[in-house]
Amino acid sequence: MGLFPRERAEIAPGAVHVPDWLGLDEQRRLVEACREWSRPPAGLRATRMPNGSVMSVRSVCLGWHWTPYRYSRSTEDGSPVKPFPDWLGELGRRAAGADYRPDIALVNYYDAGARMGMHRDADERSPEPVVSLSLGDACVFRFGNTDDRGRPWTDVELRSGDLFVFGGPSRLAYHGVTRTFPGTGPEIGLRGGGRLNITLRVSGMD
Ligand SMILES: O=C(O)CCC(=O)C(=O)O
Ligand SMILES: [Fe+2]
Repeated sequence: MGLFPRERAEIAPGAVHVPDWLGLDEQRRLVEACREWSRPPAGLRATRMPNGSVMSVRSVCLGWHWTPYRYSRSTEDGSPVKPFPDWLGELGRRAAGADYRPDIALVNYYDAGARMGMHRDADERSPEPVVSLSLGDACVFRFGNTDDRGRPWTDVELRSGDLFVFGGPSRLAYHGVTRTFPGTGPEIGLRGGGRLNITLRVSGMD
């Protein structure tokens, strides 16, 4: 933490940034879990977009596997998606309230050059919020509007341990990661550096 404490802020209606929400030990536990989830089968891989390009972020899914633009129970190579663990649901309830029942986790790994373009999380069939946890290097998280990829937007610096929840009128807002700040993460076992982001979501499917 720096000289000036960072404060909880409502970035848009229904979108809240909570700095330093996770303690260092919790961050380490999550990094270790991400390492396990990253292993094949159904491990970390780069997602290929319909236009043939490959995302710079590498990701692994729990519960439901996301490929643009739908969810399924198996990965591109036919491996069953890893289960969504109960303890992660508990963490989600701590973030978003006692009734929250996430059944999807998307884990994204950003190396120094990775970015994520402006998009909406619109493939879930539930209006329940998205819970986002950040680990490792800080980044610029661009939180936009629900109409299009352009302005207005707010750039928020997300650091290791920060929570960001977007729901309600902001559930379908465009957002993205314009850059990371290599080498800024704390000692939480993220070997080789980089940034991890975990989003929890409710699929609305069974
Ligand atoms: O990395 C982040 O902070 C955002 C990730 C994201 O928007 C997503 O996984 O859909
Ligand atoms: Fe997203």
